[in-house]
Amino acid sequence: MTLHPEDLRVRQLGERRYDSPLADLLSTKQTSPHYVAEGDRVLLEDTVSMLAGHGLPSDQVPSFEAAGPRRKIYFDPANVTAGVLTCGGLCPGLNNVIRGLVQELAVHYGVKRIVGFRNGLQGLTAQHRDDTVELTPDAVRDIHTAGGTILGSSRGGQDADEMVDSLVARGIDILFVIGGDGGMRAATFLGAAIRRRGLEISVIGVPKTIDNDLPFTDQSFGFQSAFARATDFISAVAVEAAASPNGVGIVKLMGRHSGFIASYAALAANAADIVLIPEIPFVLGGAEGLLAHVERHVRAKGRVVIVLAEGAGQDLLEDHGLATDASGNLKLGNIGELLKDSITAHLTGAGLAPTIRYIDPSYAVRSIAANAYDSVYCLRLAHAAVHAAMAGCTEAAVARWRRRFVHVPLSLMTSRRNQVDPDGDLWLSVLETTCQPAEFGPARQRERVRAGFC
Ligand SMILES: Nc1ncnc2c1ncn2[C@@H]1O[C@H](COP(=O)(O)OP(=O)(O)O)[C@@H](O)[C@H]1O
Ligand SMILES: O=P(O)(O)OC[C@H]1O[C@](O)(COP(=O)(O)O)[C@@H](O)[C@@H]1O
Ligand SMILES: [Mg+2]
Repeated sequence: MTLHPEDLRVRQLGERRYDSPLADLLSTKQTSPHYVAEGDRVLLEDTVSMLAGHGLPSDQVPSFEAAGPRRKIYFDPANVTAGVLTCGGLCPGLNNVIRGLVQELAVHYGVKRIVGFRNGLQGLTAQHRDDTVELTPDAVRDIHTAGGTILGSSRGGQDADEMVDSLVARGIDILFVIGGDGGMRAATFLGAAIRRRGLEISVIGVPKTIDNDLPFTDQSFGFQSAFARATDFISAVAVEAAASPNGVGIVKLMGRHSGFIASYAALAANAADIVLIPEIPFVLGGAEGLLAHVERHVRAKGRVVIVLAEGAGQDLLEDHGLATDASGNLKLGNIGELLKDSITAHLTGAGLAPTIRYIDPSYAVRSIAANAYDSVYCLRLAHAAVHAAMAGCTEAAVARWRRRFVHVPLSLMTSRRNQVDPDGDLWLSVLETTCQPAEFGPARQRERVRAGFC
């Protein structure tokens, strides 16, 4: 995937004519290992060979606009009305982001009117646009200690023009969309509809998802909290499997198309013998298949622990890929149940009747409050989002990229899916830790499309 400078350029609503209330804080700021000055840029790539591969002068290689406060801003804070919504699946840290946005807008920029739209994009329909939550620093003071979102969320599509009508009707100048890939796509269409109508409304995305499937962000907020919680279930199942004859522990974790939660939780628990993720197809039967490996493992060690991303092995299920949810996301078949049944039948047939311990924590990994790391991350993303919006950036998301905070055009945020790279160092760590074979079944020619920036 080749990216050109225009792909990385963030749209600006207009000239920045107002002094920022934060200007004093910025007077001595310059780029350092710990700060990227206004106007400086953050490199897309970070190895010598990748940079050299462009054959371009260093100031022309692909780079992101740095996030952070600007000395001059586009919006007059006294006249700004901001809107906030959360959409898609729950994710630890949603309330932290809401709180961070409100505090930064109100306390530092002096914005007086902040409107919370309820239940995701549904809140922007004509029917629901007046049923809003008034967001003040007092109203959000304690919300970050709880999981979920005080604004509610939803799946399912709405008409972009109807949503723009709602923004106009409510006098919204800035809309913060806290969402996953679907939410970023919706924000992209919303931004485009606003542009077509010549309106000066900034749309800023704050990327969230426990699946970590969004590109151009080191990790999405909530992911760390979710995989930390998932780790507990792996540890539990490992204890159970170890204490049972021919113990088979299986944990099925969320991860529709990306196996990051399964991979990271397996590494954190350091107790898994096999990790199965959507990115790496596997076969059940045959000498190189999963079942034969499970049998060998149980014979050698007396037990086996399998961590499974819910989206793994979907091709093994009948009718896979046929149904979608209201947002157009694939509805998954239950690979956990298939594995449980196949392993039971196979081991019983091999004279190793197993004791199966199967846990599907499902929503339990995402409905929790953010951990300390994610809490900091959410707050800093919220600050970056407010600075971007007040400066007049639009159709952009804020993200952390190679440890720096940057602005990513929404179109880029939705241009691809972040997945575990079978040739990357994360998966190598999983293989080193589990000692499982690189593939179950005949080696296949993997698409190299996934190798890239994430
Ligand atoms: N291509 C799209 N165009 C417009 N809206 C979309 C699109 N994809 C998703 N959405 C909307 O974005 C919202 C969030 O999407 P969803 O996939 O449910 O969650 P997430 O944002 O967590 O990925 C939903 O209301 C959905 O209808
Ligand atoms: O919330 P639902 O509709 O049950 O969907 C569950 C899905 O949501 C997720 O938790 C997160 O998905 P999103 O990032 O798209 O919201 C997935 O891991 C899981 O497959
Ligand atoms: Mg999604």
